[in-house]
Amino acid sequence: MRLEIDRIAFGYGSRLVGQDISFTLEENEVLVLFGPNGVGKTTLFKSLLGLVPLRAGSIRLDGQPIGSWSGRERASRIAYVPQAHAALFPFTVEDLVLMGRAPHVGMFATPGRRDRDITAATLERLGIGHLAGRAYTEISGGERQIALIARALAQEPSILVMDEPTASLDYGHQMRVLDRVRELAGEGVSIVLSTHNPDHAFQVADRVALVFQSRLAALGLPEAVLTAEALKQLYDIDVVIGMLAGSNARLCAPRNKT
Ligand SMILES: Nc1ncnc2c1ncn2[C@@H]1O[C@H](COP(=O)(O)OP(=O)(O)OP(=O)(O)O)[C@@H](O)[C@H]1O
Repeated sequence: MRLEIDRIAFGYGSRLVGQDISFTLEENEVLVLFGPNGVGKTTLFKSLLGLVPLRAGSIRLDGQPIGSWSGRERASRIAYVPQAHAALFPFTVEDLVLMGRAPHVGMFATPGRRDRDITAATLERLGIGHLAGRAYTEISGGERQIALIARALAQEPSILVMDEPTASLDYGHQMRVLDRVRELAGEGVSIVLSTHNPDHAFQVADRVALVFQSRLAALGLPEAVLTAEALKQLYDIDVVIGMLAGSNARLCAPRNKT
């Protein structure tokens, strides 16, 4: 499924956070948003999801204006992984993930065997099967983040929007989530995610969009966009970017001061 973003602007109150932003999220693609704290990545995601109104421009889902899709149709196609948040209700992790099945369950029906099987398989695949019976209010921040990712995956979306999905995860879970992102793209899901880690962008991105000063400053292949010059401009830090010997992994490291 394609998501076409055409010259959108968005913000809060009198403040414009993003403007003149255009890109198309293609089928099977992983697009990574990269940019400094507070630049507007979360707000851009919320505007894609209709949670923050557009000030200008348009969004089309498979060629149709997104507003012409019903809420239920949209929910069955687009899943959102927000940044981990404080838990309010003591649902079990299993019930939280089962909620991801809601768009696929009839209005007055209860989740069936298939919904429970998908939930269990998703928890296992992300390595948190052991948390199924635990209360969401009583697990760690990183565990909550993986549970939110599991909820979105159980939704079986065509488009997956992930706000810093690896931010609070340990190294093992970071790699498991990034691997799953690549697998999902291979299965036909279109994914847009944000990260502050250039290595993660190199690992999963088909393309990288640099968000800077309210606009898309660059959009293209990771190696063309995430350069030492670009990171110097964004953060005023000196880095070196190179290939790890004997692999095709591109990595970023701080340049030693001499
Ligand atoms: N609900 C809100 N009301 C008013 N301003 C907001 C609101 N949420 C965020 N902002 C402001 O909008 C700007 C963009 O915030 P946003 O959370 O989109 O940035 P971000 O790029 O996702 O940041 P980070 O990388 O730190 O998560 C910031 O200046 C922020 O202070």
